[in-house]
Amino acid sequence: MTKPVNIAIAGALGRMGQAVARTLDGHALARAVARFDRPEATGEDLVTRDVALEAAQAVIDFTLPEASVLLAEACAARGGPAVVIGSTGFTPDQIARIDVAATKIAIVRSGNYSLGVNMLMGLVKQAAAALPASEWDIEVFEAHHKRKIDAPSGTALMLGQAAAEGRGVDLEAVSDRGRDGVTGPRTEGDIGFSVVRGGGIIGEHSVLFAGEEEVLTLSHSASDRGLFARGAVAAAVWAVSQPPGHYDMQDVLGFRR
Ligand SMILES: NC(=O)C1=CN([C@@H]2O[C@H](COP(=O)(O)OP(=O)(O)OC[C@H]3O[C@@H](n4cnc5c(N)ncnc54)[C@H](OP(=O)(O)O)[C@@H]3O)[C@@H](O)[C@H]2O)C=CC1
Ligand SMILES: O=C(O)C1=N[C@H](C(=O)O)C[C@H](O)C1
Repeated sequence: MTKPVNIAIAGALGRMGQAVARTLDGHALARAVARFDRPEATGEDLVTRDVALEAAQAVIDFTLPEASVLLAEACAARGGPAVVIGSTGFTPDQIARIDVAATKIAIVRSGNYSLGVNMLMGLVKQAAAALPASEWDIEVFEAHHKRKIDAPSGTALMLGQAAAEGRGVDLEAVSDRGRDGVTGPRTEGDIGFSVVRGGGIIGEHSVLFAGEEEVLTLSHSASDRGLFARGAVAAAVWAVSQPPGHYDMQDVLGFRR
């Protein structure tokens, strides 16, 4: 019988940290060996970050962008454990720092660990490649709970990136992320983003391809955070046997082959 992979949970007191702990409870391939949160936080079973990293083969992190970068750098400096990052809202500079850390250890980072969203990315790319920008306008819509602090969501940006790749354009150059007041007509080729925040919505994402006489909508709806936690645990089990590199869930699922 294979030994379970030892996992540390960063941000253990958070919504996702708790979902990861529930997923690991009785898991066949992995087990939680340490939990930590902010240094000043208190909570049953919490240890310091260094004690957690010592005990673990992989650390699953759903915290905040800067905390995730510092964790990745700390793991790289000590040569492990592997890191699975679920936090969203990174700046390009922060992603560049993760790239550097990933030259020393395996790091998986994804804005969404669900199978469905990772499938959706391929479908969006395919549709964007097939439907010409002169006739089809792409709009990404997302809705989340009122406590979410970043927008657009990491998933919405991943879907926008998939659409941009399908069209062979740079997302940064065609993104339209804020419409208010007299905006003028839509610019051909733009990829628009719109955001809703309210209540306890777990995560809704749609990509609209709007033509003059028809609209194609590709969408995903999450109804439980356990979905993301299961994907992150699968990523951690996968990561412990990978060489250093900055991976994402497409790599874990074998969708990039
Ligand atoms: N990739 C995916 O599939 C998913 C990604 N997410 C993303 O994960 C992140 C967390 O989401 P969620 O769990 O809802 O948020 P929460 O705010 O509920 O949890 C984050 C936890 O991390 C803690 N934390 C903050 N800084 C540190 C630190 N330096 N060291 C250790 N712990 C720290 C927070 O403490 P405090 O409250 O004191 O700040 C909090 O307990 C968000 O960026 C979200 O977008 C969420 C769901 C799925
Ligand atoms: O903050 C959340 O809750 C979620 N964040 C991720 C994102 O930003 O896309 C994934 C999921 O939709 C839930």
